[in-house]
Amino acid sequence: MIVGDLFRTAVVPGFESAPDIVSVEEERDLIARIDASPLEPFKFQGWLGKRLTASFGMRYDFERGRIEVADPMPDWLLPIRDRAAAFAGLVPDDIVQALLIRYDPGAGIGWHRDRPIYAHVVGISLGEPAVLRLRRRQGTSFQRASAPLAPRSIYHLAGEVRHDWEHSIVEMARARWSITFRTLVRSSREAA
Ligand SMILES: O=C(O)CCC(=O)C(=O)O
Ligand SMILES: [Fe+2]
Repeated sequence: MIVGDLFRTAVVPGFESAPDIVSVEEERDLIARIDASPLEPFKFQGWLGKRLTASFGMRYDFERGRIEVADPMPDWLLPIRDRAAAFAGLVPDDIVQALLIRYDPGAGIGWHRDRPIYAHVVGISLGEPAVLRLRRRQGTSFQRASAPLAPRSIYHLAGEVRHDWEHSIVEMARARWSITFRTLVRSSREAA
């Protein structure tokens, strides 16, 4: 059985992370780039989330429940995408989406699994340290684990942790930024 809590790094199959995928200077630059991007409050069923997002490549419209073509990734993101692909063992061109998020103080993200049209999920954390909470239903309760998301670190969700587990991030007292890269599952890739 997997035991996890705030003080222990998750050991859920399919989860991998690594520190210092970007330098302190790059982090500062990326945060400024994200802040200068066309961020909008996350919308879901008429509800405005506290986190601000911008999607490139493709975007998932949660209100319409469908994937749409978005503006191409800006040039400044491409080297970061390539680094994320190398970390996760992916082909850079298979990364069809970059999602920029700014979590202002008091913002987090509730329990969810990413949309099933996506395959691999690779995230870079900037700013305030956070904890990625993980849970999986087991009978009437949940099996739980957690992983620290240090600033400038990268994580990859694939396989079991991606498909069987939900994840969430607790509201933070200070701002955090993230860049999430995603590939599409084969059937969606053929349809696109
Ligand atoms: O901010 C993060 O690192 C996670 C974002 C996330 O889980 C999502 O957008 O699906
Ligand atoms: Fe997610």
